[in-house]
Amino acid sequence: MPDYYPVYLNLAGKRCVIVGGGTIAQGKIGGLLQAGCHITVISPDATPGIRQAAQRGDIVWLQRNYEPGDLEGAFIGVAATNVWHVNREIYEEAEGLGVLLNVVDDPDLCSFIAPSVVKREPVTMAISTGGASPALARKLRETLANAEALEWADLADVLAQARRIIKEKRTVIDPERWQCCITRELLNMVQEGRSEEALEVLLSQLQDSGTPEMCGDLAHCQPRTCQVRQAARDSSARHREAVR
Ligand SMILES: C[C@@]1(CC(=O)O)C2=NC(=C\c3[nH]c(c(CCC(=O)O)c3CC(=O)O)Cc3[nH]c(c(CC(=O)O)c3CCC(=O)O)/C=C3\N/C(=C\2)[C@@H](CCC(=O)O)[C@]3(C)CC(=O)O)/[C@H]1CCC(=O)O
Ligand SMILES: NC(=O)c1ccc[n+]([C@@H]2O[C@H](COP(=O)([O-])OP(=O)(O)OC[C@H]3O[C@@H](n4cnc5c(N)ncnc54)[C@H](O)[C@@H]3O)[C@@H](O)[C@H]2O)c1
Repeated sequence: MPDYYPVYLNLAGKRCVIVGGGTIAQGKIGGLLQAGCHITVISPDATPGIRQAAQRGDIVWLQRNYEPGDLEGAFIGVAATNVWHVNREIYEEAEGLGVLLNVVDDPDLCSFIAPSVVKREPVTMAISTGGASPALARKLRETLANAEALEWADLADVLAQARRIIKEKRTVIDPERWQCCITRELLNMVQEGRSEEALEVLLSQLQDSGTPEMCGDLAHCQPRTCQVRQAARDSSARHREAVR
């Protein structure tokens, strides 16, 4: 199995060709549309879902068999026919044109494979077993979707605001300091709707090396012996105990 390199692709405005109009093709459309692709489906028949998407104008459906040249101008493609030699032809065209291609039935012919995705806006977690077991990827997705750790995603907006403000000031914050400041208390504030207060607390803790409960010497922050981190760990443990 190849050693896949995980990436997040910006597909906004890019052309995507999906060959085949079955349930597997339909399953690929949602995520690609959400990413802003211009999708053309090429297939002599199509599921009701694909037909409806075409009627709404979300995608273009060309009701015919695949022909060489169909990938021309595409950035990304999916070969989702149930005919091996057709998927193989599409693969050869994609290789020649340098188009990224997912062949749903054949990992060896894929230049990319699709992960299982867990979302808690604006955070997404992509899970892959490298093709070993898609069923396991789904199991992990379903487990992680209910995992407490995913709640940290709720801090993303406040952290993004703090980051912007700090960038504007052209200040550099030690990466360890960021970790110290991402605490359960901060998360509680945000989840209780006190985001403005959370931003204030965060900015002061990030920037004020004199804050008594924070490490004084940023340059020598020791993650393993850090009291602030230990306090955050204790607080998380207490929280877990409380919700049990
Ligand atoms: C993540 C997900 C996204 C998506 O499909 O977009 C996805 N498969 C999903 C589900 C799923 N697919 C299959 C089952 C039945 C159980 C099982 O086989 O385990 C289930 C489980 C279910 O449906 O519950 C059958 C299957 N899949 C592949 C083959 C061919 C082969 O392995 O040779 C066969 C046999 C076909 C046959 O027998 O005819 C191949 C691939 N499937 C991948 C992705 C890529 C590797 C992902 C990775 O593990 O890293 C890869 C390599 C290429 C690709 O398609 O991108 C989606 C998760 C949905 C979710 O999160 O709920
Ligand atoms: N990757 C996965 O997760 C996964 C899971 C299950 C199945 N599969 C495989 O994916 C393939 C597709 O599955 P499905 O359930 O969507 O199959 P399906 O039979 O419902 O659909 C196949 C589609 O391909 C079209 N097609 C056939 N020949 C074509 C051609 N020459 N040009 C254009 N379109 C053509 C058919 O008209 C049909 O719309 C199957 O081979 C299946 O074994 C993959």
